[in-house]
Amino acid sequence: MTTTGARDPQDDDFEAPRPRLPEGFRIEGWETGAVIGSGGWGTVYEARTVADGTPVAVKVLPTGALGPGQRAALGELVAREVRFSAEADHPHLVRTHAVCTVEASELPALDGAIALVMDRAEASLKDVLDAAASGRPIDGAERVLRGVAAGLAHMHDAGWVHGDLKPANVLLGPGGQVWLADFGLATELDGTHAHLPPLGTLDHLPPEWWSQRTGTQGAVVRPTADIWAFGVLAHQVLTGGLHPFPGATARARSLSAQTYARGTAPLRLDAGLADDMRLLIADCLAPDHSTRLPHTARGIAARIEDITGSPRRRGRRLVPAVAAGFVVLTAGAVAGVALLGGGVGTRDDDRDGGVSATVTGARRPVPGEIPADSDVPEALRPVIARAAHRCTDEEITPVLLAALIKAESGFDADATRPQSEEYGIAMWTPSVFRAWAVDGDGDGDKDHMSPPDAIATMSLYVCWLDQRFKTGRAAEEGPSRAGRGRLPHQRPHGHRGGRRPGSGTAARGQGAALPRRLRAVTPGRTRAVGRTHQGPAHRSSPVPVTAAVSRTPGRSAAGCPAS
Ligand SMILES: Nc1ncnc2c1ncn2[C@@H]1O[C@H](COP(=O)(O)OP(=O)(O)OP(=O)(O)O)[C@@H](O)[C@H]1O
Repeated sequence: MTTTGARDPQDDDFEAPRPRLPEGFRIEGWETGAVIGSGGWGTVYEARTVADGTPVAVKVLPTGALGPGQRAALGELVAREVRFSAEADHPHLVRTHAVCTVEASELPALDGAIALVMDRAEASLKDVLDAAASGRPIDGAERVLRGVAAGLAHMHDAGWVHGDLKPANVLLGPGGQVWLADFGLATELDGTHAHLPPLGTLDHLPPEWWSQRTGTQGAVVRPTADIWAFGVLAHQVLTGGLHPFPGATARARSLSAQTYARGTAPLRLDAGLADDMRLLIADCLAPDHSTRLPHTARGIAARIEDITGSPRRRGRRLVPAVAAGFVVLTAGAVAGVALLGGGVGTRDDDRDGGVSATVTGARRPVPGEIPADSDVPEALRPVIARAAHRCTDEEITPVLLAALIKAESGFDADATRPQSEEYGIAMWTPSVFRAWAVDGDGDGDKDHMSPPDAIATMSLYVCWLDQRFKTGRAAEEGPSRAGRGRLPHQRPHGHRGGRRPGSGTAARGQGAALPRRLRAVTPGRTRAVGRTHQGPAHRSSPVPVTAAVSRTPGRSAAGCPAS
């Protein structure tokens, strides 16, 4: 699995302190300011043009601590970036104005570093997704997708592959501009494909990447790899950051994508996506290179223009409040509707306990969604719906979650059962909650007394239970093991920290009014599903550099001496 050398953000917990340029440091005609952020290769600074104060960003790639091989590899990446910047000029590609060499004898770690002077963005798409409410499109989602698709189409038309398309490499300018950035991995097509060094980021790599051999020239990369990455990114943009494949880590999501590509699991996109965007994303996520081939970046860009510009769609939200036709009401959900005191009324065709999802009348509730006349408090409805839609499994519906919450606390956010250590609207036992916790309201805190956090966490948990049930493990283990289908707080304890439960012994608490299908399920080893924000920005191993830098021809606002 690791033969490609692709980077897993989860692997990058440790970060050595990086040398920093002081504020006011002069690099040719620019003066650096505060640090914006760091990536695997270097650090990006705010900066301004001394002559007129124009804001720019300077990416500084230190070379000092690198061995000769590393220097050579970084040199190659910088050369690619420079060559690409020189040749490609497009409103949706970030401009590199100059490439300089840092002269700082008083800062040996940075002396000789390479500095790329670029247009300055206000944020990256990753920043926006990290701050977004999950389950709904980010502000300006359509504009962002149009810009990314147009930039990619321009690159492909010009015979380049980006090779590392991901939210961190989409920059958002001060006037709403959308720029593709980070062309270190961009490479020129030689006929139908090109070779890249074996890097890239797991979350946006196509499944075929894993079955490719990495030869001396690096891995083969084709435009269809960018199309796959665009499909993942579009799903994230339209759902506030949700990855289309389940898994709590980039590695797990990548395995899910491979399972799908092998044909052993269906593609389950977020239920809230509008149909035309859903189709487009499904096309981008066609399982292999050849089935993706018909979907060119130019074609995708045209489709997005059409979708986002068509009068039929104008004024319509990208994520409708309900997702008619995609949610199959399960037996558990039917029980949930009954528990909620709302009308069921949607059952046009009962088969084997399942219900077809035909919704015809305006007054009919959509299967799986909370009926208008139920007793679920208004304020909680969107919270519950968002939480349920985080689960890629169709059985986990808002109505099911609402029924569970009603059974647990009667929707009382302050509910407590101290004798069994159960608290809040979902009656979590705090120690168990910590092992599963999801930040449902995006406030940076995971609090079992916060209804959005407690409900989002509950969704993750029942999603996991559901998947486990479907794999048959639940049936194998049966009710004899501890837990017996109880809600999270009642599962075995004994786990601490970030590890998911699975090894505890004593079960606590009272059985809740769970749908029968959940009652016999016992947790075991974790397969976490749901929230799929990318992990922390990856910090790959120290990277290569050779100072083979040249001035960017044609585009320099001001030149730097070639080194
Ligand atoms: N031109 C720019 N203007 C403003 N911010 C930028 C600019 N270029 C990069 N950044 C920000 O600086 C930070 C570091 O960027 P950098 O490109 O070094 O790393 P990365 O893309 O996060 O990771 P890697 O390069 O390892 O793939 C990121 O937060 C990125 O959004």
